[in-house]
Amino acid sequence: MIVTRFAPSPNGHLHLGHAYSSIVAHDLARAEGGRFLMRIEDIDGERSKPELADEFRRDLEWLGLEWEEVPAQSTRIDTYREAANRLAEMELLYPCQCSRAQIAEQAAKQGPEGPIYPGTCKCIEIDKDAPVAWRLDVERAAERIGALEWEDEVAGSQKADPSVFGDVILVRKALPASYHLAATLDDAADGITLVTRGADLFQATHIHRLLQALLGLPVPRWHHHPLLLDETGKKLAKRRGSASLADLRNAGEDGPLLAKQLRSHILPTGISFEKA
Ligand SMILES: Nc1ncnc2c1ncn2[C@@H]1O[C@H](COP(=O)(O)OP(=O)(O)OP(=O)(O)O)[C@@H](O)[C@H]1O
Ligand SMILES: N[C@@H](CCC(=O)O)C(=O)O
Ligand SMILES: [Zn+2]
Repeated sequence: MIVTRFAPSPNGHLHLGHAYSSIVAHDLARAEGGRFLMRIEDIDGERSKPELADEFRRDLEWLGLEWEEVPAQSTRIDTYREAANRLAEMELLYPCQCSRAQIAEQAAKQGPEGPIYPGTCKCIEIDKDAPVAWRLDVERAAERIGALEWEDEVAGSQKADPSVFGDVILVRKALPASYHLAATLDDAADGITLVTRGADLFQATHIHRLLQALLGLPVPRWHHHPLLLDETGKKLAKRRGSASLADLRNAGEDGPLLAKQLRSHILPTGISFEKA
């Protein structure tokens, strides 16, 4: 049975891009008589606002979606720790204390989300009194596992290229996991068979596929859908204050009608789909 999910972070209001994302995931599951889940990704306590989770539920309800909610990330901390410990025992993690500024200075290459960490800390003694992040030694991990592939319903078969982001952080300085580790573990625990999300997370899948192999997790399929852009051609984003679903809802707009339009790719003036 197909199981999909919508996994929003409660760090800002949902916008039309999220409406589209949740509808795509919902419909892909429903078309096959499958399950559609929502998982609140609130691992970043500092940036998360618990009251937004309730707002997200009202938004999805307003759109006319039905879902099953699985436990939020903040309740799964032990699983993340356990997996990080296993990777550490496999000698695949190393500590890093660099600041963003130091990384930008050291980096010679740019990745999809900014400078690629050049591995400076691999052989450095750490300062026991300062916070430490743990990075995956991607080259060593990939060597141990060998070639991997993954299947995207939209883009087709992909050869995994886990080095795209360099040695990614799996355990953050103040948090038990990074997005990559938490989301990969959660998708496995939730029995997700079709990871449905925006194309902004396409490259992340290379890492997730490697983590699945390292941790012996089941391998789902992926569906990366196109992003919605604003009038300036930038991705609609919570942090840029894109018009929120909550505002539309509170203004008495018709949720099911909006959902129907998004399904037919009819967008409000100024909003467009990113070209593949
Ligand atoms: N502009 C967009 N168009 C389509 N899907 C989007 C857009 N923005 C986010 N999504 C998707 O919504 C889902 C939940 O994302 P999440 O709440 O973590 O947002 P995010 O990407 O951090 O959002 P933002 O960039 O708006 O802060 C992800 O699958 C993401 O790809
Ligand atoms: N909450 C995740 C999205 C999770 C996913 O769909 O993999 C984010 O910050 O982008
Ligand atoms: Zn470092």
